[in-house]
Amino acid sequence: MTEPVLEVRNLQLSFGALRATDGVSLTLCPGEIHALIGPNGAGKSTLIGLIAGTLKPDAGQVRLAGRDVTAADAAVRARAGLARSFQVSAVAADLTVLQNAVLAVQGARGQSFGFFRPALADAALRGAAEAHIARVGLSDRRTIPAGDLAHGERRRLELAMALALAPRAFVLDEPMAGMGPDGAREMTALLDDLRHEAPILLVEHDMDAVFALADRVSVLVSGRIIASGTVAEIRTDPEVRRAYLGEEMLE
Ligand SMILES: Nc1ncnc2c1ncn2[C@@H]1O[C@H](COP(=O)(O)OP(=O)(O)OP(=O)(O)O)[C@@H](O)[C@H]1O
Repeated sequence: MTEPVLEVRNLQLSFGALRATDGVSLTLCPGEIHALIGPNGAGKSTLIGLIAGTLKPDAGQVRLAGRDVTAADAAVRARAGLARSFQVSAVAADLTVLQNAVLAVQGARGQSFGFFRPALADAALRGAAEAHIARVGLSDRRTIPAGDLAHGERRRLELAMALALAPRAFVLDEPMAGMGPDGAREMTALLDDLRHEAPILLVEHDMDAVFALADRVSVLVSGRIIASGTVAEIRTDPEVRRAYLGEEMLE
């Protein structure tokens, strides 16, 4: 079997008496989209925080590219290639799309944010930034201040900035949230392309997107994964039907 890029083993975290993450294990393998679904309060955000390093587990392990990163903070995990969007956005509204992308490339290379003009003039930085912008379909918006972008365009800029990290794994928190049908279709197509850059752990409530994209789906309920399998397996799993998915979603 292919070596997982991201692996969590028996993660546990309690808030007081509440077991928000109750022995979760999962893997993310090269090229795949692994969707994590579950009702409100199931523990999806908590699990993402544990994976990204903003929360520390009571027990268990997080491994990235074969390395145990459980003790590493979020910045170290990001530098190791864990690209997390979209809850905390680093987009600067006053700067253009290209300037934001240049800063992301510069930051990923460990260079100072302080010298913006020379950075924009640096052909290598600018070339890399332009390539990331093109990858997400924003080339014709490169001179627009990020604050003037439509919601879906901003999400795509965030992905372009994540690409600057040369990510090993994407962890995406509800990329379809707030999108209309056209935006969701565009984002679905983009994620289907980006999986070849790095595999995607996708937390998403939009079942059309999940069923279109996911190679595997894991269902989280009350901090535990109650089922994990292909879309077809999950759609027909009686426990999943009972615990989460309405019958109408599965027809
Ligand atoms: N810092 C905290 N302190 C106490 N309880 C918390 C904390 N963070 C989350 N919880 C609780 O842990 C449980 C899991 O919450 P979490 O936000 O991870 O769920 P979720 O699946 O992301 O929900 P949603 O889909 O609504 O975002 C909930 O019962 C929540 O109230």
